[in-house]
Parts: sequence; C-alpha cells; structure tokens
Amino acid sequence: MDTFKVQIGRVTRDLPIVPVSPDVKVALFNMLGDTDVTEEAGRELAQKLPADIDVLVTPEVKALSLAHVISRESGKPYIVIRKTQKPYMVDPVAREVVSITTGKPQLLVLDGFDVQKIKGRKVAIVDDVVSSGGTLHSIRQIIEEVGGEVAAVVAVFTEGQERPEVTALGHLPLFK
Ligand SMILES: O=P(O)(O)OC[C@H]1O[C@H](OP(=O)(O)OP(=O)(O)O)[C@H](O)[C@@H]1O
Repeated sequence: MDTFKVQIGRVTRDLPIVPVSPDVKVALFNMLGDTDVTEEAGRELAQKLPADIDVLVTPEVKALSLAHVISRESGKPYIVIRKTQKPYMVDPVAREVVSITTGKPQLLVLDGFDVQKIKGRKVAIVDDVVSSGGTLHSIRQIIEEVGGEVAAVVAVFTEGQERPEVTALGHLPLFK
C-alpha cells in the first residue's frame, strides 16, 4: 500500500493512502489510539492557542483525545459536538454535514446543556483534519447560532486546499 510520511512534533508516521470516493484518495490520519501522536499534537497546538480563548469545541470522534490534551495543556475546558442525538439532551442544536472521509450525511449535535458554556465566549474549534471544510462550517454555524464567537480554529492537518484561517501543524495533499 502507498503511504505518505508526516512529522508531528518529534514523531513520524507513514499514513496509508486510501480511497474515500471513486476519484479521490486521502492519506488517512487517524490519531485514535495513537498516544504519542495525540500527546505531541496536543502539546504543540496548545502552545499556538490564542490566550484569550475561553472554551474549546470539538466534534466526536477522531479529534476527541486531541481536545483532551489541548485542554489539559492550556487549562481551557472543552465541549464535544456529538454525531447522534441522545434522549438525555435538552434542546439540542443540530446541523447535517458531509465530511470527506465519511461521504454521507452525519449529524452534528450540541447538547443544550452546553449552550451557556459557549454563549458570549471566545471559542476555538479543534479538529484533527480540516479537508472539505464541511465539518468546520457546520460547527461554526452551531457556535454562532448559540451566541459564541469563533476566535480560532486549530487542527493537526489541513488537507487539499490551503486554509489560512486554520492554525495547523501540517498540510496533507489529496491523491488521485
Ligand atoms: O473537512 P471535512 O471534509 O468535513 O473533513 C474533516 C472531518 O472528517 C473527519 O471526521 P469523520 O467524518 O471521519 O468522522 P469521525 O471522526 O467520527 O470518524 C475528521 O475527523 C474531521 O472531523
């Protein structure tokens, strides 16, 4: 299998190049279960976080452990946007999204319990990869709908097009 080498802090990984649609392949970055990459990326991104951020917001699931490390390193709390609506949620705020790696609609859901932690606050969105930007766009809409201000976006990698609004540790090309 073809691979693409990346460096994250002091560690390197050979990412497998896999198809996500008939025309597009990606260098698959999945940090779930990779403690060293998660720790390195989390520490580096925490250092790049603007000081005036109040709260981190991250979508489940692949960026969840990253948000935990950034939270621990920065002292900022984090909120998880879920991908299914749960019966215990109160007045959830939801958007549909199609990400490059999933390729079919997914739900992004903010539990109403978390609205007050975002309203009037400066928010940093945390994700592992920003590719098509669909996930980022929908999370931004949810945050703004509940009165938060997106003051930063941090990700381990941008992918495909350049995204100056995203603070990232590296960039991944798309493959044919
Ligand atoms: O910029 P986009 O094209 O929206 O793609 C980026 C998003 O896609 C991936 O999540 P994925 O859909 O694979 O979900 P998962 O983390 O729950 O596996 C990734 O973790 C980002 O959240």
